[in-house]
Amino acid sequence: MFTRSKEKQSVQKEIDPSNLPEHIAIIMDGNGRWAKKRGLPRIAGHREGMKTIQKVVERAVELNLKALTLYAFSTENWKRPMNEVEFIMKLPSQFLDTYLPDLVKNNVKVTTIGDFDALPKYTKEAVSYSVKKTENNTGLILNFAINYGSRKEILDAVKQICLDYQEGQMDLDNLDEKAFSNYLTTHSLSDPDLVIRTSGEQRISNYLLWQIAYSEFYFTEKLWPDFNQKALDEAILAYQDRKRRFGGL
Ligand SMILES: CC(C)Oc1ccc(CN(CCC(N)=O)C(=O)c2cnn(Cc3ccccc3)c2-c2ccc3sccc3c2)cc1
Repeated sequence: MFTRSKEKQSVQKEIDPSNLPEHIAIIMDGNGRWAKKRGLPRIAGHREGMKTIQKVVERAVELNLKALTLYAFSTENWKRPMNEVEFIMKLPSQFLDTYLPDLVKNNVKVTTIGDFDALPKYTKEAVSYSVKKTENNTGLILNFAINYGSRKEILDAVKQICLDYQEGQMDLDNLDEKAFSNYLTTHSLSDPDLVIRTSGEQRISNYLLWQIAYSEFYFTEKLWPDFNQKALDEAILAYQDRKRRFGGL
């Protein structure tokens, strides 16, 4: 019977910098459940969830990832009680007041996809200010899905293609997958290499349907407020193991 040496048991597998997922898309789920488990109001879960966003962004910058797309999923996105929606709509300006200086310092570019106009005026102002302030940055692209729905995104692309075709701007022979992708709101991003969803749900929930055609999926039971830099590293290590094991082109 052999005994594994102490250091072997504690060795932490290292992330291989040469095989990083360039673009990670995260469905941040579990704030409400996290609060409920602790007998706290749901907004306490969202407040904790904000700290997780900051930790994950910091780690993405450290790892020099190209893009991080964040999607706050919850079934009752707009069917929430009024006070919760109001609280949520105040989060972006608080988040940006707190972290925008760091984001600017770290050369992060803030972008959004989805129906931005549906947000209250003060939220829209905070978001457009941060997008404007970071538009020339060349580091991590921090992309927020705001009131985003993938089927609507694809339908809007089809409608635009029909309009372009009607006006003779579009030659259908040139309409290949690349050309189609340019009509999507994610046109400036490469497809996500890794999709992470927290809180144990294994659904895509109408998120980046076209873009995730070849993505790896990583589902974790962890609730979003319990997710952290170590959990992100574990997801990346799992991605790298799969890439190594299945190799391929
Ligand atoms: C540029 C960026 C800073 O501004 C925005 C970013 C997002 C939105 C979109 N938004 C609100 C409206 C909607 N339902 O789409 C959500 O996605 C949504 C729904 N719950 N939570 C709480 C939550 C907090 C933390 C984790 C998950 C959910 C959020 C949420 C998501 C991420 C972040 S980051 C700063 C605030 C915030 C709020 C609007 C503006």
